[in-house]
Amino acid sequence: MASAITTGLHEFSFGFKKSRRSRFRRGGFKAVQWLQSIVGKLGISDQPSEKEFVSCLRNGLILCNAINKIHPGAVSKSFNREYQLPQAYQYFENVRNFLVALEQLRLPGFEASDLEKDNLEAGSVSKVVDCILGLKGYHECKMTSSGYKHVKTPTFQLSATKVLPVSASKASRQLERNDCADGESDQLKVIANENSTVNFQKIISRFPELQSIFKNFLNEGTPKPSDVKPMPLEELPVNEDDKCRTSLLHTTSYNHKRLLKTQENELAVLKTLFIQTKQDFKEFQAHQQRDLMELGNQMQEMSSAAQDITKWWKRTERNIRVFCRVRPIFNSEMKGVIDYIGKDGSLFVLDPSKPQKDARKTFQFNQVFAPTATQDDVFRETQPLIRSVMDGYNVCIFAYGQTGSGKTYTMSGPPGRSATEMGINYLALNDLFLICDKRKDMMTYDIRPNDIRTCSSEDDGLSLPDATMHSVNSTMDVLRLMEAGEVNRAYFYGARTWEDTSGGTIRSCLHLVDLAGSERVDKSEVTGDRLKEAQYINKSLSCLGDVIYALAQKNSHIPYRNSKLTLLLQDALGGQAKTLMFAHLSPEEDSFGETVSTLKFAQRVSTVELGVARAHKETREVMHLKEQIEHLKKALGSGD
Ligand SMILES: Nc1ncnc2c1ncn2[C@@H]1O[C@H](COP(=O)(O)OP(=O)(O)OP(=O)(O)O)[C@@H](O)[C@H]1O
Repeated sequence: MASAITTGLHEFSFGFKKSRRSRFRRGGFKAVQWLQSIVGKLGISDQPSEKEFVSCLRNGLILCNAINKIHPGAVSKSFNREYQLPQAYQYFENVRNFLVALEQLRLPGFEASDLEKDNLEAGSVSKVVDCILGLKGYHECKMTSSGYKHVKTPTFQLSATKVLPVSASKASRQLERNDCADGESDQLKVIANENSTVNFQKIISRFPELQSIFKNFLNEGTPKPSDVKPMPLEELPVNEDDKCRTSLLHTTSYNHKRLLKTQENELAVLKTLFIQTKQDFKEFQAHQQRDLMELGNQMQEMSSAAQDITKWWKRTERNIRVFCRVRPIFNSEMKGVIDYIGKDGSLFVLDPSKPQKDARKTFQFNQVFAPTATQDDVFRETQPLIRSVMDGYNVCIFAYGQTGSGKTYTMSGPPGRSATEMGINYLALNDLFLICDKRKDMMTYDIRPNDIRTCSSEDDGLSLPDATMHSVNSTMDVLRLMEAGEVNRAYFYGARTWEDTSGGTIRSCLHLVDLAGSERVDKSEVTGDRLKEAQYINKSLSCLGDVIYALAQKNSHIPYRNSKLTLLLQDALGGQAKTLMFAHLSPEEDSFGETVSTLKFAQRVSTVELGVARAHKETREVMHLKEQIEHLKKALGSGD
């Protein structure tokens, strides 16, 4: 690599030297020839080497001699031939005098050091050659211009000294370098031979760059000699090539100007755009910051709302949910006791026996439905709970309240009900059948309602003499069974769902309970069997109250076995079921006592904490093990 670079440098240096020598041959020989014609033999060959050429000029004598020949007195000082001064100093003095004279004649010069041999390699000899050729041009111009001789301090002399030597030498070298076959170098000679300023200007006109120099010079304000009137440059004849060159230059210049203008315009547009974009960006940033702030606030609000909901949900998840429903007043002359119903589940009632300021009693439930609430409004709030049956949760919904408060209306609907008056029983079962239908490709459901009505006598254990079990396929089947059950004073529906999913089962129950009126027996005014039944129901509800109380107190013993009702509801109340109680109110003032009693009971129910609801799912393995245990039990029993 290194050797390759060295070779490359060597070749470059060699090439450089070669071109320098050939350049010297073209100009240097001419300079030698001219100097010999002025000062006589130089003591070197006609075609010397650069070294020989510089050596013969180093003492400055030849140069001073030559300049004095063409411009007498240019170097005023007599050359010191006496060698009184050290030789090197004399040489330097001569060269310096020559260079000063050149400067006075406004001819191009060189540095004294350019004549030292050490600087030859740096190409210093070319400056010396240029200088001599300039002097030659000046001499030739002086000799050929007749008018020139008589002009002492003329512009033209100045112009000639300033322009001609530079341009002519440049031109001559350029022409020589180009080895012009078309005789352009001869044209240069014309400058010297034709003794004409006009001809010189013609030559000048061939080089556009010289024209501008010449023009600049003329514009410097130096007075023109009256006898020399240079022809305006524009009028000088030019050949076709030059025309093309000039026109090309003009076109290029024009295009550049146009491009520059366009770019300037584009730059201005870009600047405006940049400022606009910057402004837009700032606005966007500010806007975004505002949005972010807003979003942050909203997020905070949402997060605290979510926390509240979670707290509420956790609380209600664990507690029995209580919904309250107030039926309309049928007797318009009767006063109502309901003072206020809040969307948050708050309810205020007024005691008609007390003065206004002491009359108000307040209660809080999960939800309170006003007399204007429709069956659909009630169902929509209940639906999510009902649907959890399909996921394996046991769900119990029971309606509580005094006679005529609307329990049956909520659970079943009014007698002869229209489609919009259907109660929760119908709507819930209808919803479950719809889900079954949707999932029929994935699961098989078996829904079996138990139509249970309470027996009129107290029984031990859990025997339900009037209970029957039917398999149903549609809502209508269930409704028919319900109609049959409605003849009974109190009834209990259990909808059991079985689900088959890849061998596993989900088993859950939906209890829909329409309890008997909660009012005291003495107020129900029934006799005979109905009285017995009422007493029994009353006892059942009383047992329910005891159970609820024990649960609310977190007692270790819960008296479920005190009634069939509480025994049946054991799972729903103390187990892992989801339970909802509908507390029904008759709003008339003569029912105020029962209303407060119902509200107090409902309030207590709402404080009962249930166990965490669990879905009843059994895998195929668990089912298999259970079957085996049952089998073993039987086998052991038969073995006795
Ligand atoms: N929200 C309601 N909107 C319109 N009418 C209602 C509403 N609630 C109840 N009713 C009507 O009030 C009357 C009594 O209602 P319902 O029979 O449902 O009471 P109940 O509590 O079931 O009584 P019982 O304990 O005797 O069975 C019925 O005529 C019923 O249609």
